[in-house]
Amino acid sequence: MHNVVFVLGPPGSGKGTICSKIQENLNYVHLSAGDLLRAERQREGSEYGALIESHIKNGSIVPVEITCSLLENAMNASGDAKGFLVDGFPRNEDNLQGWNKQMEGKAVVQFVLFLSCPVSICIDRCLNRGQGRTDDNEESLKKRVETYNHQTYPIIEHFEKSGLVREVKSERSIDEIYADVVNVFNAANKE
Ligand SMILES: Nc1ncnc2c1ncn2[C@@H]1O[C@H](COP(=O)(O)OP(=O)(O)O)[C@@H](O)[C@H]1O
Ligand SMILES: Nc1ccn([C@H]2C[C@H](O)[C@@H](COP(=O)(O)OP(=O)(O)O)O2)c(=O)n1
Ligand SMILES: [Mg+2]
Repeated sequence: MHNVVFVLGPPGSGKGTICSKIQENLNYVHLSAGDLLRAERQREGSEYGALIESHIKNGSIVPVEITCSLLENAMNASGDAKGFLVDGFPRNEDNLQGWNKQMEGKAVVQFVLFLSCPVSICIDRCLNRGQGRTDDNEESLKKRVETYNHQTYPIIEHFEKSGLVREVKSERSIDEIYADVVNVFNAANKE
């Protein structure tokens, strides 16, 4: 059974940055849904390259069958760890339903780490990210934020109802955020 922590928050809230630090220090394996989709987009012979690129540019969400299979394959290919940081998933109702269907009996969700951050700051961070992403421009970001507000935030509220959400404010220095994040993980692993 895979132990999973979902990591959610607006684009640019620092999900990838904080997950790298957790992976370095706490024996969790970081799996970014966005990174897996970008790798699949580049993979020679992939039948999904064009579809993935069109969703990424439009800030819409790739069908869950693709994303969830990439996540499951990555989990199965990984060695032993305390758990997996599933970064940027589930981002909409389709993601959530597909995960529940595909991963039932194979994974348990430990909690949801929610990095909350004002959208204006998130947008600035993305525009300055410097990774050459095709979606870090004003036009795509507008759509990504819309998708976050209308599709992803309701998923966070859904988990909130089950008491699974651990919110950490990410409009702060990385060290301050990470200190709170470590406390969240320590508390969860004591339960
Ligand atoms: N706490 C922070 N303060 C300032 N900049 C940050 C902070 N966390 C991340 N960043 C920067 O903001 C950008 C987006 O961070 P990233 O981790 O890629 O976010 P996400 O995965 O949520 O989109 C990156 O350039 C990163 O270096
Ligand atoms: N579960 C997911 C995650 C990402 N995607 C697509 C659509 C998203 O706008 C892009 C980029 O996601 P990514 O998590 O890398 O973006 P941020 O780290 O939040 O800036 O990938 C998806 O379709 N489904
Ligand atoms: Mg990211």
